[in-house]
Amino acid sequence: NACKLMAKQKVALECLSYHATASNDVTEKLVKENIPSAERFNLYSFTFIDFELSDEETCKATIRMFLECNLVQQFHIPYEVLCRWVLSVKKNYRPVKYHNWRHALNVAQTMFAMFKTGKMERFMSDLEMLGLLVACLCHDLDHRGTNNAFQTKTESPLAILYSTSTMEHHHFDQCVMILNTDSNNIFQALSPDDYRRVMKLVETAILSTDLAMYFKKRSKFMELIDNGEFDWQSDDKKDLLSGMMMTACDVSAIAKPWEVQHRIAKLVADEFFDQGDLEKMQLKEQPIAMMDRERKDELPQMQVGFIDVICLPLYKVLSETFPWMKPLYQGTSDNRKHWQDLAEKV
Ligand SMILES: CCCOc1ccc(S(=O)(=O)N2CCN(C)CC2)cc1-c1nc(CC)cc(=O)[nH]1
Ligand SMILES: [Zn+2]
Repeated sequence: NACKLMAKQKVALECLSYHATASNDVTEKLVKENIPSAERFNLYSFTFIDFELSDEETCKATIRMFLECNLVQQFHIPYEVLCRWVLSVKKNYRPVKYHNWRHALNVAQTMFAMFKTGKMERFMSDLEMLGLLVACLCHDLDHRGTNNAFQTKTESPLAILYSTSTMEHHHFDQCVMILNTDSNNIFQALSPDDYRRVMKLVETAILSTDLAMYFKKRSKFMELIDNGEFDWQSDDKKDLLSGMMMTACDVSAIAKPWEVQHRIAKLVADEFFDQGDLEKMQLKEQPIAMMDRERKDELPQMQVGFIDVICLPLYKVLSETFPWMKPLYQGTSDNRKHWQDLAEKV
C-alpha cells in the first residue's frame, strides 16, 4: 500500500545518501586531527598547488579556509558537521581525470585567494563568502567527465531531467542532497531567511559555471564597468559579479605556473579525448577537435584560443576594476607565450 511504498522509497533514499555521506569513523578521525595553518598550505596565494597534498590534507586545507573566513564561528557550524560535509563532498566527486575533487578544491582555493589577497571580501557579506566557497567546492559534484552536449546526444537521464545547463543543474542537485543528508547540513544553524538566501546564491553561482551562460553575463558585466558601476551591492549586480568570479576561479588553472598549467592541461585533454572516444564508438560520430585525440597536435593553438576568447578578457576586466586580482591576468598572459611557442613548433 501507499505507506509501504513511501517507506521503500525512504529506505532507497537513505541508502543512496548512505553512499553519499562520509562514514562516522572517517569523520571522527578528521575531527580529532590538527588543522595546519593557511601559510603551511599556501592558501593565500594565486599559485597554490595541490599535487603534493594527500587526500586528508586537502580536507584539512578546506577546513582551514572556512576557519580563516571565520565562517564556523559566524554561522555556528558544528565542527563535526563541517568535517562530515567536507568528506561527503569529496566522496561525491568521481575519479575522472580532470573534473574531480582536486579541481573543486583548486577552484575554492582561488575564490579564497580572491577574497583575501584579491581583497574582494570588502564587497562580500559573510553569507556571500560562505555561499561562494560552498558553491566552488560543490560546482562539479558527480561529474562524469563528459559535457552537456554529450548528455543531450546520448539522451542521458540527466538531459531528460534538465534540458539546459544539464550538468550544472545536476551538480546543484548533488549539493542539496548532501546538505539534506543527516548531520551534513552546515547551514543548519542559519535563520530561515539566511538559509533561503544562501541556497539561492549557491544555485546561481553553480549554474553560472556553465560557459554557455558566461558569454551572456560577461557582456552585461562589461557594460556595467564601462558605465562606471561601482556599487556592487544590488542583488542583480552582485549575481553578475559572483558569476564572473565563479568562472574566473573555474578556469584559474590557466593562470598557474607554467609546469602546473602544462600538467593540468594534459588532464583536461585526456578527459576530453575519453569523451571523443565514446562519441566515436558509442555514437559513431566525429568528435569536435578539442575531443579528438587524432588532433592532439592542435592542442597548443586551442589553448591560445581558450586564453584569448574566454580567460584573458575576463581577467583583464576583473583586474582593471579590482587591481589586486592582477596575478590571474599576469599568470595567464605568461602561459599564453608558452602555448604560443608550442603552437609555432608543431
Ligand atoms: C587542454 C585541452 C584542450 O582544451 C581546450 C580546447 C579548446 C577550448 S575552447 O575555448 O576553444 N572551447 C571551449 C568551449 N567549447 C564549447 C569549445 C572549445 C578550451 C579548452 C580548455 N577548456 C578548459 C575548461 C575545461 C580548460 C583548458 O585548459 N582548456
Ligand atoms: Zn569546474
